[in-house]
Amino acid sequence: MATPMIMDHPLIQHKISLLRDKNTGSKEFRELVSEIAMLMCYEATRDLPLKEVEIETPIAVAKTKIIAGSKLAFVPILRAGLGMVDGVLKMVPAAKVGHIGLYRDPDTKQAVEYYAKFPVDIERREVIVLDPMLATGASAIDAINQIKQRGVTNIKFMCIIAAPEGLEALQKAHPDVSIYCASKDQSLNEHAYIVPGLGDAGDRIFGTK
Ligand SMILES: O=P(O)(O)OC[C@H]1O[C@H](OP(=O)(O)OP(=O)(O)O)[C@H](O)[C@@H]1O
Ligand SMILES: O=c1cc[nH]c(=O)[nH]1
Ligand SMILES: [Mg+2]
Repeated sequence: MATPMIMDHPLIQHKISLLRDKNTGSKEFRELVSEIAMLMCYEATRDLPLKEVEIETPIAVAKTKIIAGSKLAFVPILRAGLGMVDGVLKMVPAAKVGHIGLYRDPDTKQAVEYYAKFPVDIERREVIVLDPMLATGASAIDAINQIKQRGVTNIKFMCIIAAPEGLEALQKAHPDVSIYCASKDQSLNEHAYIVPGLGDAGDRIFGTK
């Protein structure tokens, strides 16, 4: 079971502080989520395999490297995960994008699925699941179950803020999945919201509250 990688780069930490501020409006919130996702993607793709190729420069033939092997797919968990898609696609524009729609039942805290659409060749791709928030872990665990059912074996999970409870549950349910997060917060409150967190990421991205 891999230890979650906490990405505490100063630029990311600074942007998360702005995200947490309850006075940050939707426009700025969306921009920050996208920028943080872009910075995190840089780190989460550090181990992509490379292969050597020859490229003709205007001066000579260069032995140089390009990304090899299985290609990437990003799978945002709707709605809030959508906010991370722009940023990661800026880093890997050729990646395919699947979608999984889940919402948390406010009473049971279980994830309820309402949509799923994946690239046809998803089983041949490395998949990075995107969701800004990992609270109880139910949504991430369910999304990864769905993706594994399609035959995917190489999965990473990327979130901005995680609760210790969610990290533990996700590691236990999917010990093979590498977790990248930018902040491990204190705990969950009685409504299973992350403390101190940033509130409801989906509502803040889309201005629905
Ligand atoms: O770890 P969990 O306890 O499952 O909680 C985290 C989930 O809750 C939020 O989604 P929400 O249900 O609010 O849906 P939304 O993105 O449509 O707002 C968040 O974006 C995660 O998907
Ligand atoms: O703190 C939380 C928990 C779940 N979903 C959110 O958007 N925020
Ligand atoms: Mg929400």
